[in-house]
Amino acid sequence: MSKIGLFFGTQTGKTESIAEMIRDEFGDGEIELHDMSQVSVSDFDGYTKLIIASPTWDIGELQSDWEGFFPELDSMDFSGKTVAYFGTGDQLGYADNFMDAVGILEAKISDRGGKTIGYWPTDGYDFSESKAVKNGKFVGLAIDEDNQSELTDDRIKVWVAQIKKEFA
Ligand SMILES: Cc1cc2nc3c(=O)[nH]c(=O)nc-3n(C[C@H](O)[C@H](O)[C@H](O)COP(=O)(O)O)c2cc1C
Repeated sequence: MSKIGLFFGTQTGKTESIAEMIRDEFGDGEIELHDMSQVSVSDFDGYTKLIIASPTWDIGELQSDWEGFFPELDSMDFSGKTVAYFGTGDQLGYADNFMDAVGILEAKISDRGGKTIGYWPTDGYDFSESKAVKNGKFVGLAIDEDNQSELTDDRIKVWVAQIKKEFA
């Protein structure tokens, strides 16, 4: 099977830990991790399957490495690529902006031709608004290490099984 490029940004390490858990759950060395603090456009070449990940910072904003990279996305072509998303956020502390960064990235990348997979139900979360919700679902996996870390393992297991099927 072709490799999957997982591109994550992180400020305090939580999204990086989740990225490692997802890679390990996926198994078989299929997922290659890329930290956005060290990524250039050409690192995306050669992947037809991507996982894109960002925490939300500063009330509804992208993580800073993604923020810096964001203008590059306008010159990139994601057609023919299948893309899953996940993010980490704090649904109680930032209930009006939970997971916004994932919504911002998904909107841009699907606009540039990427096919989104890995939609995730909003059941079991408690928030008011999120740019990551489209047609009643999150556009990717929502992880909340600040309030619901006890649910993280199960969420990862279920989501990874789902995207394995959807990538295939
Ligand atoms: C100043 C500050 C602003 C934040 N803003 C948001 C936000 O708007 N939406 C959200 O869902 N989470 C927000 N968070 C929570 C972080 O996204 C969350 O802790 C995340 O897991 C951090 O991931 P990282 O360790 O990979 O950087 C914020 C946290 C802080 C401290």
